[in-house]
Formats: sequence, C-alpha cells, structure tokens
Amino acid sequence: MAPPLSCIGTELWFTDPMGEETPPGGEPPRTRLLWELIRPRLPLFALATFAGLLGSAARLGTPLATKSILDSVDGRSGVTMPLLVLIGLVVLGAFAQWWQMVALGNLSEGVVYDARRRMNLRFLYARLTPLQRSPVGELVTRVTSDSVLLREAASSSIVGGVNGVVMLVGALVMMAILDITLVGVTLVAVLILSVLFGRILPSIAKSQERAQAAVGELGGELDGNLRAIKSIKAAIAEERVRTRLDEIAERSRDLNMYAIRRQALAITTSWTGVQVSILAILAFGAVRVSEGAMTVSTLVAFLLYAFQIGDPIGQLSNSLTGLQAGLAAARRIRQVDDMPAEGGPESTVSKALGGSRTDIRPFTPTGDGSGMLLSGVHAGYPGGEPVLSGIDLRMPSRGHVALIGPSGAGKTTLLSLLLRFLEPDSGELRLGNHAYHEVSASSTRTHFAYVEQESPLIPGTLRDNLRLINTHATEEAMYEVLDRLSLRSVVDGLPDGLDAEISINSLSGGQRQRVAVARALLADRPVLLLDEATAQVDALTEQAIHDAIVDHARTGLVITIAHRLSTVVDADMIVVLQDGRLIAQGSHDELLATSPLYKDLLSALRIPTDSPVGDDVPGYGRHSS
Ligand SMILES: Nc1ncnc2c1ncn2[C@@H]1O[C@H](COP(=O)(O)OP(=O)(O)OP(=O)(O)O)[C@@H](O)[C@H]1O
Repeated sequence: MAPPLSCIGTELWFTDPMGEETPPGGEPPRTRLLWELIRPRLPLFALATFAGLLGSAARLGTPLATKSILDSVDGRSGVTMPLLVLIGLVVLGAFAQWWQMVALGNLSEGVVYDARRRMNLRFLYARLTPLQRSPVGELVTRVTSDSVLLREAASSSIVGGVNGVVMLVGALVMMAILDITLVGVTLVAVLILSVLFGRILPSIAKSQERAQAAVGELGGELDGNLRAIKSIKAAIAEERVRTRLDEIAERSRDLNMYAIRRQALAITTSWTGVQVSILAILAFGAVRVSEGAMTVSTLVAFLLYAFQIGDPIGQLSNSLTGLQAGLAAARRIRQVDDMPAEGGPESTVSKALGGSRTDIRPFTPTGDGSGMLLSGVHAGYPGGEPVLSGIDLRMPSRGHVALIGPSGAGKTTLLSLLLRFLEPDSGELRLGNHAYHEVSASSTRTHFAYVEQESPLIPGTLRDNLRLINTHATEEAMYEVLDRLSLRSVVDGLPDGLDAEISINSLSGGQRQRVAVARALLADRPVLLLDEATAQVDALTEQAIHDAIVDHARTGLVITIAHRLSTVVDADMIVVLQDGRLIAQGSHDELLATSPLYKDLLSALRIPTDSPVGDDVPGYGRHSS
C-alpha cells in the first residue's frame, strides 16, 4: 500500500512554506534527496537488498562447491554432497534473482509514484507567483520525464550498487582465504579502478542535469508555441519556431552525448581493468602452481572468483553511472518541493496532508454593512516594481462594484489580492468580520466565485466544468443557468450533452466564457468576481450576464472588471485605478462630475458623457440593490 503523503518527507513541506525557494543552508547533497524518496519504502528496499545479498552469497559459494567437486575426483571423498550443494546454490541464486527483480520493480514504481504525487500536490498548493514563473511545459517534464529517470536510480542502481559492493568484498575475502599473495594483485587493480571512477562520475551527474534542464526548457517552449499555434501559422513563423526548438533539442542531445561518452569511458575502464587483472592473476598463479605454492584446483577456484569480480565491478560501474541521471532528476524534483506553499495559520497543504482543523468562517458583514475592506494596501510581484500603492477601499456586502482604468493600471492584480493569489506587501484586507491574515487562503476563497480573463476549461466533461465550484449543483440548476446564458443549444449539440468531454478546441471563446460564468452563477457564493467576463460574448449574452450580475447584486457583492464601460456605467460603485493608485470612486454621475480620467475613458469609448446613465446607454437601466 502506498504510504500516505504525510509520511513522504513531510518536513520538506513545512521547512518554510512562505519563505524563499532555496532552503536556508543551501542545497542538500543529491544523494540525500534520493534517500528522502526511498526512505518511506525502506522495508521494500531492505527486502530487495536482502534478496540481492542472498543471490550474491549463492554465487560466491559456487566456486567453492566447484573446488570440492574437483577435489573429490581423486576418490578420497564423495562427489554427491558437493554436487547437491552446487545444485542448491544454483536454485537459490535463481530464486533470489526473481525475488529481487519483483521487489525492485515495486520499489522503483513506488518511488516514481510518490515523487509524482508530491509534485502534483505541490503544484496545486504552491503559491501562484513562484509557480507561474516557470513555463507550464517545463513543469510538466519534471512529472513525466524526470520521475522516470528517478526509477532506475532508486531501484537497480542503488540495490545493484549494494549488491556489487557485497559481491566484491565477498569475492575478495574468499580469494584471500584461497591465496593471500594472489589477492594483493586483485586489490591493486580494484584500487586503481576506484580512483579512475571517482574522477569521472561527478562530471556525468552535472551534464545529465543540464541535459534534463534542456528537456524541461524544450517542454516549456513547445507548450507555449503549441498554445499560440494559430498565431504562429498566421504569421508564417513555423520555421523560426522550429529552428529555436531544434536548437534546444540539439543542446540536450549534446549534453547527453557528453554524459554517454563519460559513461562509456567509465565502463570501458572498469572492464579493461578486470581483464588485465585476470591475466595478471593467471600469470602469477601459474608461477605459484609451478613452485608448488598452490594447487591447480585452488587456482581454478581463484580464477572463478576473479571472473566473478568482473560482474560486481561491471554492476557497480553501471549502477554508479546510472545513479548520476537519477540524482540529477532528484534535484529537479526537489526544486518543485522547495516552491513555497500557500500558508497561513492553517495551511492548505497541511490540510491536504491530513490536518483536521478547519478555519472556514461564515461571511458576515461588519456592523456598518461593509463586505470588503482594503486599507493602505501596497502590493507587487516578486522582483518587480510596486503595482498597487496605498489602496483604501470599502466595498458593500451587496451591490455591484466595477473596477476600471487603463490597461496595466492594476485591476487584475487587485482581484488577485482579493483571491489571495498574491499577498500584500503591507496594509490589510478584510472580508466581512475577519482579517485575511487570520485565516487560510482556501478559507477566504470559499466566499468567492471567480471568472478569470481567459476563461479556461478544466480537462473533463461539461458537467465537471459546471460543477467545479459547486460540486452538488443539480441538473435542473445547471440547465436553468445554461438557458439563461444561451448555452442550451450548445449542450444539445454535443454528442453526450452534459457528459461530453470538452476541450479548448471544442468550444468557441464566447462559449468558454459563458461556461465560466455559468459555473460561477451555480456556485452561489457571497462574492462574485468577474474579470472581463463579457469580452468575447455577443450583445444578447452580454445582456444576460448583465442581468445575472444585477440579480446577484441584490443579495451579494459583485466585483467586475470591464473595458467596455457600457457594461459598468450602471454599477453601484465605480472604482477608477491608474498606475496602481485609486484615483476616484463613486457612481457614474458622481465620477462624471469629479474624475477627468473617467470622462476621458468614456469619451474614448464614445459613450455620451453629458447626461445621466440609463437614458443613453441602450439596454442598461440602473438597478436598485
Ligand atoms: N504575474 C505577474 N508577474 C509580474 N508582473 C505582473 C504579473 N501580472 C501583472 N503584472 C504587472 O502588473 C501590472 C498591472 O497588471 P494588471 O494585470 O493588474 O493590470 P490590469 O489593469 O488588469 O491590465 P489589463 O486591463 O490590461 O488586464 C502590469 O504592469 C503587469 O505587467
């Protein structure tokens, strides 16, 4: 059974959930990172190692049994017993090998599974800003290709290494028992090989890591370009993009080739070393036999051990070189672990890992009826200029608040703060009766339904998409919302209706936007956040969304961002942002009288500015909340 996630290197998750990406004290050694992944499956690891040792012992006993059979040829002792022992050792060796392979398979698949679960968990619960710093495709390669490299390292490389050492030491001991002088020759060869290996290995790990980083970069580039494939084709830029992708693939190939050349050097060195030492043993041994210092059967047994040493040395060199790729992969996987998680008094990750306390608090407006309050809020993205400065804003618990301003003014960033995708550098945010810093991000988010600018669909069916926020939405409620947003005919046109698998390509931009709005309306949350929710829809759907906003604003708070000012002029409160500052707020009529920027924005959109709203903007009447 898989260990619970809470057991898998839990301390990694809590080292510094709100802190920096590089852990204090620098990077732990690569081998420790690998060990952290193997540790939860220690019993399986021990079992595989034990089976390996059993197989090694059986193989080590074979030459001695062979010697006994040879010694019995002169008739002074019976041949039956040594023969039975030899057969027993062969059977034991075969059984141990099978057992070890199955245990190793279990171990390696388990380690890969754990690593993938860890990364899935971290990606979903990481703070958004550091997560979004890497291209999606690059992150995907860590879960797909890096974890596969880990498999070899975590299983056969490590157990093979342990077995190799045991076999090597065991064979040397047996050889020492047979002839202590001759073993000196073997030891010199082993020593020379170890020094050569020690010099070659580190460069293999480094180039492997760089090659894997290039694969990640390729994934990121490919993902980004495939998303923009229509623009690339329309621009006839395929060749430019292909050249760039090929360059990255070439870099990865060259780095891997360098690692392969170093591996080949290491393995050839070890193989040649073994052959040379066997020849030396044969030469020295022949002299000792001719001098009568050892028997022929002892030399045969010694040579059998010498040949056996070839196996563990080969196994060790393969394991050590294979391990380098796994260690490089472990480091890249660890970098995902180091992404700071969303935290707070009750971190979301801690809950995912089995925490029991819940800090979800009901949304209750403050005594003066305020829904949301921002005081002295300054915010920006890590490493960048401040984006919002000194925002003081009080929003009611019911009604429609529209955020407007020129592109880049900070409107979406303000929504990100409300949703806690971003934490303020200073200042305070309050939602009804509680301050943001008192509760977790997920608790805060339970009060919101959010429609983001790009209206992405999640992989799955239309039903999955509609139930993303409210998992209990009834079919009746879903059809009602679909009717309201003119989506019913779209659903009826899908082969499996609500159960049809949908993707970015199966719906138009406007349809995706309506699905996103439908899922938010089904959520029935106190605060509805709409970022450009009408940017891609036709006039009739825009009116339907507008009616839904008016509806929701009667009982809850709706905060919208819209560039089409005609959709916000009848909001209860319009907030004007410019260069990250709140420069005006009030109703349409108030702003017409007080805010030149507001007037300019309206004029740019050719919305009449000389008479109150309602008479001049077709289709929109002021609502009372
Ligand atoms: N993830 C991010 N990392 C770094 N900077 C960002 C990030 N998102 C936005 N910004 C910067 O913050 C500033 C405000 O961006 P924001 O998206 O909040 O503006 P906006 O008013 O919503 O613009 P628009 O109307 O064009 O959507 C911009 O200068 C932008 O470059």
